[in-house]
Amino acid sequence: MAEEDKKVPVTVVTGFLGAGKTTLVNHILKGNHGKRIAVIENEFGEVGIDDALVMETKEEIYEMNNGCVCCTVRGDLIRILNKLLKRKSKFDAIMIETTGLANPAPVIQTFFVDDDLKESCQLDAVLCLVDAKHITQHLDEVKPEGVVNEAVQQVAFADRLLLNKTDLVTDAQKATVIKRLQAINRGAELVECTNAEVDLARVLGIQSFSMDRMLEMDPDFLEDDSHHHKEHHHHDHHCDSTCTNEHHHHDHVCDTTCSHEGDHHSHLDHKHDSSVTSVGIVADGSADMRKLNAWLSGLLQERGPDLFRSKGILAIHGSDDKHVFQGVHMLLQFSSSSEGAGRPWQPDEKRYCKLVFIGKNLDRKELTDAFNACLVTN
Ligand SMILES: Nc1nc2c(ncn2[C@@H]2O[C@H](COP(=O)(O)OP(=O)(O)OP(=O)(O)O)[C@@H](O)[C@H]2O)c(=O)[nH]1
Repeated sequence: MAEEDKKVPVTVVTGFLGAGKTTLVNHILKGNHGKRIAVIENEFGEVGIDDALVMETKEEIYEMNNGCVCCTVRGDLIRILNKLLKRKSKFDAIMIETTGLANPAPVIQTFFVDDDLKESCQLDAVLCLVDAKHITQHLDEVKPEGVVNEAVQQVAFADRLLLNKTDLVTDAQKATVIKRLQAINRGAELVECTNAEVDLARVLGIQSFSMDRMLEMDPDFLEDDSHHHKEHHHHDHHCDSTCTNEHHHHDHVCDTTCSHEGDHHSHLDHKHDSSVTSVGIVADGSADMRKLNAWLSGLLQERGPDLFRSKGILAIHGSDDKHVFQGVHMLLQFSSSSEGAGRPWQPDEKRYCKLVFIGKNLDRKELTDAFNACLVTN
């Protein structure tokens, strides 16, 4: 087959907020596979951080932060992909990192409903990163009527489950999580890892995407969106393995709250949980490390259960390094450009701080005021 006729393999990386998707993308970009990979980053949150956290490589990185890729920005995704494919000799594979709150179904569908993409791309695998310590809480979350449990969906639609952060759990806890994952998605191979360090042969070029399995889960997977929105009621997407409703087309993704009367479920009837919001803070200047550390540590301790994810790029007073902080519930991690997290501030570069908080019951004013109190004014 001529080089230009080959389909470009596409890997979709999903997983709940903070599970380790960017860590995996970096692990793959650093890897010794000789492939040139174009990365598309989609991020939930008012301010984009991930593009700065993804390693600087020769690879091309496209950022999409004005919405979740599974809904409002699917058009953007199609446009970016089509643009990329015009220069398809420049790379060997495409990797799409979806937001931690994305329902993967519409992203996957994109490759089967858009004629141009169907022609030129081959979905290689849908990888789902799972945070061994925090996943149970998100799978358990009871959602309001009609609202998707994204964590359940992500596990359900994966071809391969990467059980990450195994360093944070005991063997018994890990076994419980594995059982739970297998109850939702028995078909997917499970790979255990820490810091998303997986053998690249297990995640790239694996051709494990199975349309048959998608259709088994949801026979209407490839149907046109429009009529589903009208016909079907909103009670899908929040079911898991315990649902025994025999009329369910994908009853393995229903949860215990399911009281469904046999209506038809559609993966397209999809709403985000509006109680999960994000607050972004962008400020010029530098922050005081001691104050910032004290504030963030206290905040995560106090608000950890509701604060799903926090992250930021920081200018720290007295340091030329760019600092990064990463929070997943109560766990907080600082790193800096001297440890390889991005580039130091350049002499002519304007220093700034950029933070994002994602979770429930966020108080914008309180967060902004508390952060401003950490800024160095002189
Ligand atoms: N202890 C531990 N921490 C990890 C592991 N893998 C990743 N982390 C940390 O978890 C945090 C989140 O990792 P990311 O890769 O940014 O997660 P993500 O899924 O891209 O996050 P979002 O894009 O915000 O949804 C970072 O601080 C990582 O360093 C692991 O195996 N063990």
